[in-house]
Amino acid sequence: MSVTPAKPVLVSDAAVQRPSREQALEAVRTLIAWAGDNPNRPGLIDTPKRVVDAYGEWFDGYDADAGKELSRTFEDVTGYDDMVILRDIEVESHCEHHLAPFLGKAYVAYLPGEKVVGISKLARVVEIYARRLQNQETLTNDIIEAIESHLQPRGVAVLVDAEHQCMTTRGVHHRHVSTITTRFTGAFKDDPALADRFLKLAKV
Ligand SMILES: Nc1nc2c(ncn2[C@@H]2O[C@H](COP(=O)(O)OP(=O)(O)OP(=O)(O)O)[C@@H](O)[C@H]2O)c(=O)[nH]1
Ligand SMILES: [Zn+2]
Repeated sequence: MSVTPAKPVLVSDAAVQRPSREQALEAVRTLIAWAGDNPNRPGLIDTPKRVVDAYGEWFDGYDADAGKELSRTFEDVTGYDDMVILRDIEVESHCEHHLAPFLGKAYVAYLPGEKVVGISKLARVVEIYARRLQNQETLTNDIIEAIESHLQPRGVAVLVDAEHQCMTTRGVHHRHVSTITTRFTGAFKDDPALADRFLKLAKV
C-alpha cells in the first residue's frame, strides 16, 4: 500500500490533515458504492486511481504559490504606461458547494506602477486559484489581491465569465447561464471611463 505523506491543508485546521492516497482511494470506492454501483467490478476497479490522479491535477493549486509566480518583475518598459490586458484566459475550476466544474474565461488587466510582470504569470495566477475549491467571487478576489499585493500597480481589473455545471447538470438545470463577476481596484475603480475601456478591450 503506497501512503503519501500527509501535508497540511491550506486553511489551517488542526482537525484536518491531508489524507493518505489509500484513504482517498477508499473514499472514491465509497462514493461509487453510494451511487449504487459495485466498485469491484472490472470496469470500475481502476476508477478510484484515475479519480485520485484527476483530483491531483484539478486541485494542484493548493501546492502552488501565486506570489512566487509574480516575484520576477521587470522595470524597463520604456515608458509604457497604459493598461496591460489579457483576454480569454481559460478557467477550469470547481465550486466549493458541489465540487462540480465551472468553466469559462478570465480577463485580467493592470496598470503597471514600478513593476511589470511577464504576461504568462498572470495566466498562471488565474490557474493557481482556479485549481482550488472556492466560489467565483472568491476566485475573482484572489486573483485581484495577488496582483495588487505583489505588483503594487496603479489599478487592477478582473472579470470572470463562467458556466457552473452545478446549475446546468443538476439542481435548477438551466443551460447556458453564464455568471459574470468583476472587481476593479485603484484607477479602474476611481475612473469609470477606464473600467469601460477595459470592458471594451476585453470584448466579453
Ligand atoms: N454566489 C455563488 N454561488 C454559487 C457558486 N457556485 C455555485 N453556487 C450556488 O451555491 C448555492 C448553494 O445553495 P444550497 O441551497 O446550499 O445548495 P443546493 O440545495 O444544492 O442548491 P441548488 O443548486 O439550488 O440545488 C446554489 O445556489 C448554487 O447555484 C458561485 O461561484 N458563487
Ligand atoms: Zn456548485
